[in-house]
Amino acid sequence: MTNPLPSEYLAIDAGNTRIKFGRFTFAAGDVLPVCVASGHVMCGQPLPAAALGSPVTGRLQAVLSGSNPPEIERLAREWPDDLAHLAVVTDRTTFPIAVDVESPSRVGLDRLLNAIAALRLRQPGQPVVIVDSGTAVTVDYVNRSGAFAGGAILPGIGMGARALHRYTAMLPLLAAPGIAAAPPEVLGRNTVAAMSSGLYWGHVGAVRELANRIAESDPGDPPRLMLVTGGAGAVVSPHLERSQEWPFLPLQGLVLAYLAGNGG
Ligand SMILES: Nc1ncnc2c1ncn2[C@@H]1O[C@H](COP(=O)(O)OP(=O)(O)OP(=O)(O)O)[C@@H](O)[C@H]1O
Ligand SMILES: CC(C)(CO)[C@@H](O)C(=O)NCCC(=O)O
Ligand SMILES: [K+]
Repeated sequence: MTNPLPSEYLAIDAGNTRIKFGRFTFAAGDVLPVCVASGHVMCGQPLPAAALGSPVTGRLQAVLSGSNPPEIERLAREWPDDLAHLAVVTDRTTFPIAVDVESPSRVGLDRLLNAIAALRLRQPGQPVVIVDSGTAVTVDYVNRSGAFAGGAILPGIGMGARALHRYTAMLPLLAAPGIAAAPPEVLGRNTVAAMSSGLYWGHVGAVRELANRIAESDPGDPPRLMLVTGGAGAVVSPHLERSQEWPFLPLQGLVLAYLAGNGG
């Protein structure tokens, strides 16, 4: 008799600013793994014991991936061996998705994990635009045949805020969560308000332009599905027509990628 698959997963996504994690169940009939708890720490920080699946109940499998190789290496090295078994999911050759770009091995794992999850949300033959608004922002395309087909990479809101401060003499440093707390007035009547307007609406506009151009580059039916994720996903999603926000998309894709590489 073969071992049953784990009943629960602890998925960990090491990004460029934060490490995001969540506990997931995934039962027959679920479209995607279902998040039952989630959290994050800044890069360089230890994961809290509770996040590591302590106490372990049932069969818990930990899975680790992301776009930050040194952080993945550190987390794997620091992993306590008395807890859930950890699988580092970085072997893209077993990922359940075709990758149709010049150098498939160079695509960020976070982009592929999003695309793997997107395949479960689309209708057959439906193309998908995926917006991931984090440290960097990606606007990616899963084509009608279900391949990751490339996309666009641009600076995130926080990076834009830091760049405005760093490369000018007079502009202050604004914090990204503050900028994104509420849609700012488009006409900023002081420096901070003008920077907030530019960072916020510039981000929304850039993402909308890219998403529209990507969709127009491959016209046809059925119309594209638009999925939004990432730390600033909640900022852009309300401004993008017919978009859906999936805050745990890369973590859900990570569980699927693990299962595909382990007979699931
Ligand atoms: N509450 C928030 N409101 C708005 N923007 C936010 C918020 N939190 C984070 N951000 C933006 O998202 C960025 C970090 O997002 P996120 O945590 O998804 O990325 P990450 O983990 O660093 O990176 P990666 O994209 O590599 O996974 C910040 O730099 C900022 O631009
Ligand atoms: C673009 C980011 C930073 C987005 O997190 C990440 O996916 C990455 O470092 N990618 C490597 C380059 C590429 O995807 O083509
Ligand atoms: K990301």
